[in-house]
Amino acid sequence: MRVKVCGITRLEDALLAEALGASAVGFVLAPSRRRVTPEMAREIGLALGPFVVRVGVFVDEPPEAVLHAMERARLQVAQLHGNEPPEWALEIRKRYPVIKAFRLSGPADPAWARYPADALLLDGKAPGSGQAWPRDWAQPLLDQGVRIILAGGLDPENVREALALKPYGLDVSSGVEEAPGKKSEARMRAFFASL
Ligand SMILES: O=C(O)c1ccccc1NCC(=O)[C@H](O)[C@H](O)COP(=O)(O)O
Repeated sequence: MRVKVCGITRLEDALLAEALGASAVGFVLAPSRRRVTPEMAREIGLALGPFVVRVGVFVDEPPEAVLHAMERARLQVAQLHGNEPPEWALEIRKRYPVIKAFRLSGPADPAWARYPADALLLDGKAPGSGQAWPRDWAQPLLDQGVRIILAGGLDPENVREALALKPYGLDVSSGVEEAPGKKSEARMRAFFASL
């Protein structure tokens, strides 16, 4: 299963994610307890091998700002985690693949499948808070064959329930942390062992 470990702020956590088989690591470049500068993301990303995708997480930043930060940080995929209009995603997609995140407060809207993105990430209402949601809320999008990344409250104890839905990928942050922005080696190992 493809897994993105998000909210990386420390080199050792990125290297552990890579060693455990993560497909991607995420850097939050938006107001957050896990916020990093483009320079920090760049330095950590440069230490990783070529098979780990570096994702930048943005909230309501206009395309020019996203593109500028992506270049400074040498990131490879942009994750849009706010209320970005489709036109912004189209602009960013001229240069980088886009993951569009939607925050669920009920079942997913089937119309989201038309958003111009390379994959859709379904999250809880408060990103990075460990808030889970009923996984069957993803069904209206899973039924359409769209690439769906499940996020929100995943942890070593509940990850198998998410896996059963056969998503394109999983995204985990606080469920493998000892404190915001600091991953727990034990919980990271337990998470990947549960896949
Ligand atoms: O993680 C944050 O602090 C954050 C802040 C603002 C926008 C997005 C953020 N995180 C994005 C992610 O992809 C998280 O991994 C996702 O929300 C899941 O988090 P969690 O429920 O803690 O696993």
